[in-house]
Amino acid sequence: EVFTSLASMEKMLQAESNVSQQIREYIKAEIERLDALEAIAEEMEQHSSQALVSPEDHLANPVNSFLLVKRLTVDWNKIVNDYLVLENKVSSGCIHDTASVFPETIDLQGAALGLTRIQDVYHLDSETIASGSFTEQNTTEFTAGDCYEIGKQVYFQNDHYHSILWMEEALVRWEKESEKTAEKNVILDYLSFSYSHFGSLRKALNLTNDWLAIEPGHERAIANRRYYERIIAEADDAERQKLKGDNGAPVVDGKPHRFLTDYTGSKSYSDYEKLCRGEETHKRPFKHRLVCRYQRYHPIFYISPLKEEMLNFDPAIYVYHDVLTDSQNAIIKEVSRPKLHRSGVFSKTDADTGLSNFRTSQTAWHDDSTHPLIARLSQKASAISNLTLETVEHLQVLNYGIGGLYEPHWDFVQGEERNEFSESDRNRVATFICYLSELEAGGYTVYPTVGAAVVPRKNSCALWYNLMRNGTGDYRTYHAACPILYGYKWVANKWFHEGGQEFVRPCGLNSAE
Ligand SMILES: O=C(O)CCC(=O)C(=O)O
Ligand SMILES: [Fe+2]
Repeated sequence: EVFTSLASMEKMLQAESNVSQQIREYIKAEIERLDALEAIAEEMEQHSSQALVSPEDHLANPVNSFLLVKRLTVDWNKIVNDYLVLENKVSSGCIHDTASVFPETIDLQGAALGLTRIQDVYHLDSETIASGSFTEQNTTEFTAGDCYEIGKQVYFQNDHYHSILWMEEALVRWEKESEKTAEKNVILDYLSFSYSHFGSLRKALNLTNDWLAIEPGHERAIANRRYYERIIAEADDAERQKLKGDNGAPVVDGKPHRFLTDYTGSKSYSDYEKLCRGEETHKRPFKHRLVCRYQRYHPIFYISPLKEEMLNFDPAIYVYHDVLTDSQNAIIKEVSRPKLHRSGVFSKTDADTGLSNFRTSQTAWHDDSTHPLIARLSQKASAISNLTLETVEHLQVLNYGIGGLYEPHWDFVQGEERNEFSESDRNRVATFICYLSELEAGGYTVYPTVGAAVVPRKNSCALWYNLMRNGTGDYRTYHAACPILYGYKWVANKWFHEGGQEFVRPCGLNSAE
């Protein structure tokens, strides 16, 4: 007990003073925490109020879209950990659950992947994207931390080539930053490993030495340095041996290069990429005969003729302009927004997720009862194509994401996929695809086998036949949606089937028709 001695109560006085001091320190730390949180809230308010003036304009820029995903994943997690979790502010309900609307790690990975696709297809280096100089509208730049995050995301997808491109850019930006947004030693860690992956060991060694200059005692860095030095010394020895006549030298100075598979390295894939950039891939001797003309072959075109543009003769590909009205366009998008979910493909899906990077968009389906204007579009598609609507599919609306694309494919089904469609509907005889938006750049529909490209124009629709007249697939209709470079891309597909077209599209006299 203490009350029996005043001398021992002196300690209590001291303790009281200590406690008050601790309370003061706690308040100080708490005020600092709240000030920091206030600054974060202010920054978020400023960002969202600017972006919300026109979300479409804001998100049309892939730099902004990526940053939004990053803000709500990596940055938000950091805010939660640094300022909220310890104080139990999230679970105590001060901040409501964000999980249902916020993106997840897979979204961040997908966003980074989208940027690397834009980079590859449109031949843009990281600097051009990071500085936003690929577009005149741009007001946003990536920080070193943003570039680092992209490099890290693709690194974990084993993509060392793009990781190098982005980590290098992160380093350049880091050097210029007065307020650092990343840690140089961490960048060097990733970068050196990615270089070593390509056998660029001297480069990896130099970077590891830079890293050790910052963190001299780092054990893994020391071990890596030893390893690189040993391999380089062995290779040098082998090189000397070779000079004496032995030719078994290992390569130690490989160059980073984009990884190409048989598929992505093929001529047809490279033609797809060229067409996306607006380059020519084929000599098209009859191109000058492709015409635009007014068509009046159906009563609905008597007063307002159909504006037809021929894009290719054989296989025939047409583009029709001003098919949709602005009100139809707006309705289709409006009814689609709440229904959108990730698009699938018949094959090539990732076994784990059931989804693919082959087609990165979201889909909504509508039957004609959704809205009278949607029914009217079906009628018009039928009038234009002269095909019956008996076995036509519902309207499929697509909205693409960051660098969103649909790699080369056929719309008709083959082999086992044939079970997708019923005996009476049979295969997809024709594709009628309408463009609901115009893009600033990218997002063409291209045909790598014939060397043609449709530049999306709002309210225009393209039409082609996927099958020969005898019902076999026309492999020349191989086509793809190029990655979006800048803009929003909405399209609506109407697929006509064989069933019911026997009299309107009868067999031809030979199999080449
Ligand atoms: O969006 C495009 O340009 C083409 C889409 C496409 O080919 C498809 O959905 O099958
Ligand atoms: Fe398609």
